[in-house]
Amino acid sequence: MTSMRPPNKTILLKVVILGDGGVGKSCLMNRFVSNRYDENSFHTIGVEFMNKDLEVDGEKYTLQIWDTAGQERFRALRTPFYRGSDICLLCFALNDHISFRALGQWKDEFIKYADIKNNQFPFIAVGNKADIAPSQRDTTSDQINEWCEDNKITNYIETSSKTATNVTEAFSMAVKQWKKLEKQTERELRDQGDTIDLTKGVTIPQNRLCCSTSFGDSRSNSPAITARGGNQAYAD
Ligand SMILES: Nc1nc2c(ncn2[C@@H]2O[C@H](COP(=O)(O)OP(=O)(O)OP(=O)(O)O)[C@@H](O)[C@H]2O)c(=O)[nH]1
Repeated sequence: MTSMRPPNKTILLKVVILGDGGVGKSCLMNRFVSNRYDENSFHTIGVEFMNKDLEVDGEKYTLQIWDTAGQERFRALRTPFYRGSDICLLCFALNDHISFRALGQWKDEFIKYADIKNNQFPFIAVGNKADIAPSQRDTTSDQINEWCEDNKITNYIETSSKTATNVTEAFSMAVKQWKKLEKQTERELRDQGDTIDLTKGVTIPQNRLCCSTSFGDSRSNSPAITARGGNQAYAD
């Protein structure tokens, strides 16, 4: 299938990482973006984001990764940032069964505040802290498979930020799933004869223009968010 996207463009994807406090979301982001691991990582307050370039199947992406606070008391600070997401990583820790049981609530919270259609969104389930001893695992493969099946989640990966295992793979997997669903949507639009060719210029009538604030301006003053990324998005 021919892509409608202009060639050689870097695709910007917003990735949100959700899960209970302490499952390792910040460590996952830091390992992926900076290849660093902090054994004494502090609880996140609100949200933080970092950018990271990644190439998947010959296509260039800039992932804008949003690490959210898992503690319940920060709910109101994190949920406004779900909108506009392209991918959601639902994380739990393999030695914390309560965090596994909470995955459904995280998914529901995301669907509610991101305002997306459940069956068309790239959710990835991530079991973190895969480096722990087998005796410390308190969630079985059967339980994980069953939950993923019930929730129509086709992608599950076990990661360890501590040992840097499967961290890049988790994000690559997410991008592949996003791409798969995007192709599906393009196909459906084409079948409906409702296709917009992004390689062609679009003229917006003057009366359709409205005021907008750039992303950095509108959000970086919020005490709840810290921008730590510096990579460019949408490079030519
Ligand atoms: N063994 C092991 N421990 C990990 C791993 N990742 C994180 N941890 C530990 O878990 C702690 C919590 O990790 P964080 O990344 O801060 O957890 P979080 O999910 O961001 O927590 P909140 O910010 O409260 O939502 C870290 O301080 C590490 O000690 C991992 O892959 N393996």
